[in-house]
Amino acid sequence: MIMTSGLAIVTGASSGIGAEIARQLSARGQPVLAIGRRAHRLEELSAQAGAAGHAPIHPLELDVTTEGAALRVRDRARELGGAAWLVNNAGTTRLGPFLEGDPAALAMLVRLNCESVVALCAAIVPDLVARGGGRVLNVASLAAFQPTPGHAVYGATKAFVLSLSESLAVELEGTGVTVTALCPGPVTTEIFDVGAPGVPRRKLPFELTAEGCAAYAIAAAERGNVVAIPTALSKATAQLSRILPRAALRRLSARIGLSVLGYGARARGVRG
Ligand SMILES: NC(=O)C1=CN([C@@H]2O[C@H](COP(=O)(O)OP(=O)(O)OC[C@H]3O[C@@H](n4cnc5c(N)ncnc54)[C@H](OP(=O)(O)O)[C@@H]3O)[C@@H](O)[C@H]2O)C=CC1
Ligand SMILES: CC(=O)[C@H](N)C(=O)O
Repeated sequence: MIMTSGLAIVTGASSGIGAEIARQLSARGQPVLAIGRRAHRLEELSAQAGAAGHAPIHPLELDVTTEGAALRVRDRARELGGAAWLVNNAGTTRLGPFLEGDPAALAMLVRLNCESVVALCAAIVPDLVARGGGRVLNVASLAAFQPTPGHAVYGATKAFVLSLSESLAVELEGTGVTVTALCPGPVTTEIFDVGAPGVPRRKLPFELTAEGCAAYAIAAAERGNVVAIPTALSKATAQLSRILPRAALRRLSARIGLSVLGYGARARGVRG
């Protein structure tokens, strides 16, 4: 029997998609361990859940890139009765040509978007297997399907998350634990301000809301879908990586990738 109710660990729950996943899981009766560095945001989320009579949201102020972070999460989850869901959502981006990037910031991007996901899966998945089932929801991106000149490290980290998730999904078959890689296109959140401060960007008509993205993600994880791509437009975009020759794909991505995210031509900073 697959047990999918019970505590949900959600990283990056202080804003955007993670905050919405935490809210929606709590609203449907699942307690949440909500993780992020901005404690006040997590406290607000927790207070809102309490006021609404939803399942508790337990804040945990934590930088998931720090040494021992995954074990702290595991220990806190065990104190709260044990995890049934692990949502690896914390992540960010860095816009700009690779050679103009701060090497330390780019290394930190890998640490956050990739290494913390590995550490948390390694720490938590054994507990899910031991309890006979659970859900792992790793937030990748549509950026996982092609090279992303102009935000090269970001795309590479998301390709990593997609690959890791698909491999884990196969390795965990028969354990009751499913693994889902969520691959959204643009979603209206703070990520664009954080990852590209000062770079002008226009909001796009086809952007998903964090609410819509979270609802889609929860349903996909519940069904045990391994690769979950919201919206028909995003599914079609992901298909391009299968049909186009690699050379054409990377050229197309260099030419229009950042415009598709709402940035102007000047933001590309790469030759198309
Ligand atoms: N928005 C979009 O268009 C898309 C986003 N994604 C992915 O969705 C995920 C969520 O992003 P989104 O909601 O958009 O962006 P936000 O910037 O709104 O949220 C990012 C979250 O990650 C948390 N976070 C960042 N660094 C750390 C850290 N070191 N330790 C713990 N938590 C951290 C932030 O919390 P705090 O600062 O408090 O630590 C915040 O809660 C990311 O993995 C992103 O790559 C994928 C496709 C599209
Ligand atoms: C911020 C994102 O992940 C966006 N979906 C992208 O494709 O780069």
